Amino acid sequence: MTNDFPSYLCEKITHYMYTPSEHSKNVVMVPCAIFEKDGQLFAAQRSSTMSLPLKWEFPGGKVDEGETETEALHREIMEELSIEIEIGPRLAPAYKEDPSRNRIICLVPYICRIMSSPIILTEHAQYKWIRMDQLLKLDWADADLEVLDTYLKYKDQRLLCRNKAKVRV
Ligand SMILES: Nc1nc2c([nH]c(=O)n2[C@H]2C[C@H](O)[C@@H](COP(=O)(O)OP(=O)(O)OP(=O)(O)O)O2)c(=O)[nH]1
Repeated sequence: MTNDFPSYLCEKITHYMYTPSEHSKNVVMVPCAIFEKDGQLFAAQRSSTMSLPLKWEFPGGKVDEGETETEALHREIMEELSIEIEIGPRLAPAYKEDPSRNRIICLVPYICRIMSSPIILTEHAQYKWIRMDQLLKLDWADADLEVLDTYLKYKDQRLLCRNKAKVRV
């Protein structure tokens, strides 16, 4: 599902829906970036010393206190990949229980553009640009797999809308 609201409203709605006071579990907001280039998607592999070792993910990280999701995303991508990005549409989040730490991870995908180079990894084991037909060969973290599904549906819908518009002309 795609959000038609502006990002800041989606952030607020998600916040009110999942305020920790209403739940025994803490909800951790984790914005992540989806980069597409020449029909390929960017994926990063968590290192063996990180939590979820060697799982593939969309880069990003937890929102710190006082930060917005987009501020956190700019910061995390600079910290992890050493690049500047432009942040585009926010897609529907994926929720994942993390029982070991009594929390719920809310992974929020943003479609982004890379605005600087080179990419220098500071935490991940490696990154890859993956062709669409190869994406499911990676061992994705659970929430990232759901985000991938959301993104692919979003792309399909946009393609459908564009084709319908062409037919009408
Ligand atoms: N990307 C992603 N993160 C997940 C999933 N499930 C899950 O518990 N997480 C957790 C791992 C991380 O603690 C957090 C993602 O934020 P992060 O990448 O900034 O976290 P981190 O490894 O630097 O820090 P830490 O919390 O492990 O100490 O969410 C998932 O399916 N995908």
